[in-house]
Amino acid sequence: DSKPDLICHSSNPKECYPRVFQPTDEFQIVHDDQELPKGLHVRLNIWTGKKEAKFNVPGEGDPALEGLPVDQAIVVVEPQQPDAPRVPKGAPEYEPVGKVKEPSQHESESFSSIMKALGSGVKPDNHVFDEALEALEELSHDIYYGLKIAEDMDVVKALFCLMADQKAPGSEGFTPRDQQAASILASALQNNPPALEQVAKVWPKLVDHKCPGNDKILRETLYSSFIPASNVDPAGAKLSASRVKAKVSTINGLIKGGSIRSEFLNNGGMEGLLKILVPEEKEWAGAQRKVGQLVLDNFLDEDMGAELEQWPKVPKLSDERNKAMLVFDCGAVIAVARSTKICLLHVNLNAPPTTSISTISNTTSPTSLLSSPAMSPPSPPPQTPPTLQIRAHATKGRALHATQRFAPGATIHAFTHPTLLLPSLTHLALVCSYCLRPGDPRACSRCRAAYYCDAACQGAAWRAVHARECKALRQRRLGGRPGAELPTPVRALLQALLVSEVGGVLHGLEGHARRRRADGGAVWRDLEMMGMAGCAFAGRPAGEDEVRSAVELLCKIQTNAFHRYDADLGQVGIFLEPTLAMANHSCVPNAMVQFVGRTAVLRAERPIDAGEEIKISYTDYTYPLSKRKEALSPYCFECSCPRCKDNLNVYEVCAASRGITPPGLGLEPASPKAQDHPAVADPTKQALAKASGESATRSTEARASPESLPERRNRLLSQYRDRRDLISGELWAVTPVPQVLTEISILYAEEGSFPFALAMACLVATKCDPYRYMAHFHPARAKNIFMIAKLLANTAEGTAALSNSVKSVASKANLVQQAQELLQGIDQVSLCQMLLITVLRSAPVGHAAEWELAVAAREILRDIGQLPGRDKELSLIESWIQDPASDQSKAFFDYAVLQQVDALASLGQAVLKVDFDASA
Ligand SMILES: C[S@@+](CC[C@H](N)C(=O)[O-])C[C@H]1O[C@@H](n2cnc3c(N)ncnc32)[C@H](O)[C@@H]1O
Repeated sequence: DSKPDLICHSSNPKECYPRVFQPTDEFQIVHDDQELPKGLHVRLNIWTGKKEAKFNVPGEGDPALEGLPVDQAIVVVEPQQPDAPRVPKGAPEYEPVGKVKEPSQHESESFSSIMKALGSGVKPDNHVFDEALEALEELSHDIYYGLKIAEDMDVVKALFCLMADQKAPGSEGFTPRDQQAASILASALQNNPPALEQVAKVWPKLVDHKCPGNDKILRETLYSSFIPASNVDPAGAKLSASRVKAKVSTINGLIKGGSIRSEFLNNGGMEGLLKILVPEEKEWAGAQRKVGQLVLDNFLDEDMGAELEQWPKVPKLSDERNKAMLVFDCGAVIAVARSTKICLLHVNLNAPPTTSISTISNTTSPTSLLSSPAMSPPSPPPQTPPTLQIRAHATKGRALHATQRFAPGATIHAFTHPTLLLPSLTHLALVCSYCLRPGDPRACSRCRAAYYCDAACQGAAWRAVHARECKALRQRRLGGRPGAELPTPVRALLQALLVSEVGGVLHGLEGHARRRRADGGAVWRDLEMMGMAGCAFAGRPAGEDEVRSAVELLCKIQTNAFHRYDADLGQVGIFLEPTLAMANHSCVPNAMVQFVGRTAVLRAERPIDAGEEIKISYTDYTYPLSKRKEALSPYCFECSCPRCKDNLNVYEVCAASRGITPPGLGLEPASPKAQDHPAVADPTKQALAKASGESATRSTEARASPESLPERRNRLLSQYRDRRDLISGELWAVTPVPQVLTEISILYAEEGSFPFALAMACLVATKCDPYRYMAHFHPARAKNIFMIAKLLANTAEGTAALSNSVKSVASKANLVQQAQELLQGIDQVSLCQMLLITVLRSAPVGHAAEWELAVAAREILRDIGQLPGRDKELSLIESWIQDPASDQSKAFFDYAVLQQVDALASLGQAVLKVDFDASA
C-alpha cells in the first residue's frame, strides 16, 4: 500500500491523524477521510455533528434488554443511502404510458393463434379453448397486447359475448369463461388509454349487436349479467360472486371512457350494478367492495378523476352536508362521508325505493364492506381536542380553528398518539425507531431494520406496529436489498398496508392523487415504483388496483406527514397525526409544531383569538419566494399569504407584525427597529433584499461534501464574497446570510478559535434571528442561544485560555487584543447562566422535562450552580427569574446579557472584516 500512514491538512504536525482510524476503549472522532475498520461501535455525536468510534464490546449490554430480539452488535454508519425508490424484484420494467413495447417472437406467435381462435367465432367445448383463454389473460396485462386485443373488433365482440353469457360452457378446473373473458377485458382496458379509445369507437355498434345463439342485444345481456341470482347455495354464491367481481372490474375500466360511461348510465347499467349490493352472504363482500370503489372513483371522489353530479344526479354535496346517504331504488344505501373520502356501503332492503340524498347522523349498524387488510375501514376519527375545531374552508378543504385565545408560546395541544412516526432511512441506525431520540440505539436482531433506545421503546413499538412489520422486513428483499434499506415513504406505506388502523386513518386525508397523476413525470413514476415496492413487501399482489391504492396512500402520506427536523441531526423522520394534519399553511403562521419525543406540540407563535384559523408553515418561511414555492409545490396549492402576495422580505414582515417579545426575555436589538430598518424604509435595500436573497440562496445550495476544514473555509470565503452586497447593506437576516454566518461560527469552533465562534454566534442571535423569527421562544432562536451558552461554557474557565486560543488563530493582533479585553470585562458565567435560563423559558409548556435542548441546558446549569463565590450574581439572577418585567430586572438583563451579546456581535463584525473581507 503506497498511501501515507498519516493524513495532514496543514503544516502543523499536531493536526495530522492516522490514515486508518486507531480505535481505543473510548469514543474518538473519525475524520471524513479516515479509513474505518469494520466491526467498530460507531456513533454520531449530536453536539459536534462528528462521527465517533471505539472498540465494540459485545458484552456491554443493558440487562433490561436481555432475552429480547435486540442486540448490541456493531452498528457501522454507512455513507448515506440515497432515498431513491428501487424497482421490486419481479416487477415489470417501467414503461411510460403510451409507449408500447414489442413482444418476443414466441409470445407473439402464441398470441396470434389465440386471437385467431377467438375471432373465428367458434368456441369449442373443450379445454384447449380454456387454456387459450388462460394464456390470453396472462398476456392481456401487457400494454402491448391489451391494445392489440382492443384493436380487433371480432375478438372484442367475442370476449364481451362470453362475458355476458352466464351459462357459457367451460372445462372443469378452469375459470368460468364469462369470468375469464371479463378478466381479459379488464386487464386490457385498465390504465391503457389507447385500448379504451379503440373500444369506445366501436361501443355503440357493439352493444346493439346480438351475440350468437342469443336473441337479445348485448347491452341487455351484459348489464343483467351482474345481477346476483337468488336462492343459491354458499358454494354457488362464492362462484357467482367471483364471476361478478371480475365483471365489475371490467365495467370500472370501461366507464373511464366518457362516451361509454354515458351509455352505461343512460341504459340502466348502474341499476344492474347496484343489485350486487343486495345479497347479505359474506361471499359477496369482495364484489360489493369493488362496487363501492367503482362508485367512489368514478362518481364521488374528484381526486380519483370523478366528475360529480353525473351520477347520482344530485347537487354536489356541500361541505356542511358532507356526510350523506344515497338511497337507491334497489334498496341499497351508500353512506358517503365525502369529507373523509370514506365510503361505507350499507345494504338496507327496507329503504324507500327512490334515489335520493339525505344527511345522515348515524347509520344503524352499517356493514362496512370496504374492510380488508388492504382497504381497512377507518378507525373512528380521534376526538378533536377541546381547544381545536375542524371546519370546512371555502378554498382550502378543511381547516383547524382555535376554540379559545392563545398567547404567543402557549401550547394549543400536544399530539401524543401519532398514526405514523418513523425514522428516515438516513437516520435509521442513529435514532430510536419508536421515540426518534438520538443516541446509541440497538438493532432488532430479527429484521435489523428497527433500532430502539431501550426495552420500553422496543416493547411499545412491537405492540404498535413492529410485530406486523418485522416479519415482512425480514422475509422480503427489494432488488436484492433488505428491509433495512427501504426508502422512508415505502416503509410508511408498508405500515399503512399492514396495520389496518393506519390505513383507515389515511383514507380520510387529502392526497391530490388525481392532480399528481395528471402532472405525471418522474415524481409520479417514483410514486408508482414506491407503490409497487410497498405491495411487494406487504406480500400483496402488485396488480393495477393494488398499486393504485398504494400510490394513493403514498400521496396522502406525503401531503400530511411532517418532516421531523432536528437541528443537530437534520431530517430524522416523519410524523403523521390526522387532526394535526388539518392545519393549513401560511408563510406568516400563527402557530408552529415542535417535536418532543413521540409528541408533536402545537404552539401559538403569535396571539391567536378564539375562532381564528390555526396556520402553520409547511416550510422555512424565511426562505425566498421561489424556494418556498418549490417546497410547497407537492401540496398542490398557491400560497396567498401576505409574505407571498407582496413578496415581502423578512424585515417587512417583522415591521408589519405586532411585537411579541416582552422586554427582558429575548435578544431583540435595541435598534434599528424593524420599521426603521433600511430593508423596510429604503426602496433600494428592499429590492436588494429580494433579488440578492433569491440568487444568493440558490448559489449556496451546491456543496461539495465531504470537505476538509481548509476546503470548507475556502467555500465559505467564496459564499461570503458572493453576498457582500447583503452584508454591506446590513441585511444580515436575509437568507442565506444567517446560514453562512452560522457555518462560519462552526468553522471557527472546529478550528479551535472559540472566541471568534462565540462572536459569530452572537452576531446571528442578534442581527439575524430576531428579524427572521419574531417569537423569542422559536426553537431556531433557542438553539442559537444555546450555542452561545455552550461556547461560553467552553471558554469560561479562564480568560487566559481564551486569549491563548485567540492568539493561535493568526496574526490578527488588534483583534486578539480587542477580544481579550472584551472577554475579560464580561461576567461569562452569569451570561452563560442567563442564556441557558432563556433557553429553558423557550421550552413548550409541559414538555420542558423531555425537550432535548432543555435537558442539555439543565446539565450545564447544574455545573454552573456548583461554582463557588457567586452569591451576589445569583441573587440578581434570582430576582430576574422571579420578575423579568420589573425595572430592576430589565436593567440587569440589559446590562448582563444584551450589552454583552451586542459587544460580542460587534466583535463578530470586526472578525469578518479582518478574516473574511480582507481575504475575500
Ligand atoms: C395537510 S393538508 C391540510 C388539511 C386540508 N385542508 C384538508 O382538508 O385535508 C394540506 C392540504 O391542504 C390544502 N392547503 C393547505 N394550506 C393551504 C393554503 N394556504 N391555501 C390553499 N390550500 C391549502 C392543500 O390542499 C394541501 O395539500
